[in-house]
Amino acid sequence: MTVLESILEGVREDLAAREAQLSFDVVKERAAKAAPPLDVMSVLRGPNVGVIAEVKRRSPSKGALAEIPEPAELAASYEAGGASVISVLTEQRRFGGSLADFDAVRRAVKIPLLRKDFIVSPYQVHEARMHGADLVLLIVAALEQNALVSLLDRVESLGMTALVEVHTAEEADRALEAGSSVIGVNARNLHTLEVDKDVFGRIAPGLPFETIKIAESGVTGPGDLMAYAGAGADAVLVGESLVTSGDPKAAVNKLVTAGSHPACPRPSR
Ligand SMILES: O=C(O)c1ccccc1NCC(=O)[C@H](O)[C@H](O)COP(=O)(O)O
Repeated sequence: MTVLESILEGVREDLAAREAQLSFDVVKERAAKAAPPLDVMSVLRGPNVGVIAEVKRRSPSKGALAEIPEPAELAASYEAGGASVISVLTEQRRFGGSLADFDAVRRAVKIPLLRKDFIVSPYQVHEARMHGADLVLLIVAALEQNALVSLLDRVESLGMTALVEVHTAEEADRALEAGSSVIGVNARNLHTLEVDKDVFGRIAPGLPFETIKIAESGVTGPGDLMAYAGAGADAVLVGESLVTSGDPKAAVNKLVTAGSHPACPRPSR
């Protein structure tokens, strides 16, 4: 079993437990009553290379990263440092996240929030909306094409934006065929868990110029942001280096400053 398959097995078990507690009909009703989603596209189409800052406690590749007793405080630091979007990992077993973390962050910040999880069912999409998500991650490698298309439609029908994650050129083709307008290229190989920052530069130039391109994983500082920007990134998604920095506001701000520096290559849309 691959790492992804084992993560998905746990996700499906946890999902079944939540479905048994709260019916899909109730989740849909509550999602419909949530405050409307924020306009993520205009944030991501900004003039600078944006920073999506992640609340990440642990990971399959690195184990424990940071305790994060107060995710709301961490998120407020990210916002104060100039992050464009905050990503909250809600997967519990391998990443130590939760929807309670998501709620705490939602209450603490005004900028858009990404529900970062392994989405396999429409229930999770409505659940994300019910908790105030603006953006939802869909991982191509985790979904058959029909499921990808229907989950993407579901995300958009609720007014949210889908960040569609790919690892290969073939997956990028599937993301485009499904109609994705925001594509994240993840440098972390889901089989080996190794990070190859050159993957973004191999895939992003082949995407349509109007597609929003997010470089995910492996950003350790401004140099990595600049390199990803040079290969066409509109934004970078950063977890580990921020949660282990000791000063998340300053760490985000260094990246944001680099992303708005005159020497930083700009998105060409
Ligand atoms: O981080 C992992 O080990 C991991 C393993 C398997 C699937 C996904 C994984 N990470 C999710 C992410 O995409 C990252 O949290 C995100 O891109 C931030 O990466 P980093 O800045 O390198 O923490």
